[in-house]
Amino acid sequence: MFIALTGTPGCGKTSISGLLENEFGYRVVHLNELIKSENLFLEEDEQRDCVVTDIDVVQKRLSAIEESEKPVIIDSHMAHLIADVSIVLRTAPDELKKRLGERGYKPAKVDENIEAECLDVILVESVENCEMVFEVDTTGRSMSEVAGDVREIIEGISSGHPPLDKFKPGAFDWSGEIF
Ligand SMILES: Nc1ncnc2c1ncn2[C@@H]1O[C@H](COP(=O)(O)OP(=O)(O)O)[C@@H](O)[C@H]1O
Repeated sequence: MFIALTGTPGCGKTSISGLLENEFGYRVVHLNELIKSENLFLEEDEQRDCVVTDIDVVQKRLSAIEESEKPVIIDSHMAHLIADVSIVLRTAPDELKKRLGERGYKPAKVDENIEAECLDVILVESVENCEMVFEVDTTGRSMSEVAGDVREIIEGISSGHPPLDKFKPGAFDWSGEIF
């Protein structure tokens, strides 16, 4: 079973999936690394500082990864286009802006990502593509707290009792913070 750990850049996908992988032994595919190391992209978009990917090619590559009942976490902002289950990490605009600034993103790229977070872009795509969608807040929380929530969701799904109420999508409304 593929489980997407997705969200706007800077929300913590790589940090949280790394923690789950290294401390708790979960199987994780860091999709962006895989795409780059195996040249699974169509072209590099220098202006937007990213790669353009063919989702069908990526999907085919992932189908080659042995699937079993044991969940495989896919760490990527497009993981929800591939997986059946989506866990969307959410971060309030002010904190996300700070994280992306610290990462050295240019102001236009920061603004583009803040707008996407405020408009729930990844959440909406997840609801359109996935059978089950959960949201987890990372704002003002420690990485271990967030990882604990993600584990609760994954273990719940694995045992047939997903925590449907606690992480129900639609809890965040930052639409008023779009500049
Ligand atoms: N509660 C939290 N959960 C996840 N990341 C956090 C949290 N608090 C602060 N951070 C920081 O936010 C940044 C997230 O970066 P990263 O994991 O690369 O995000 P992404 O993979 O979504 O682009 C890291 O610098 C991390 O230390």
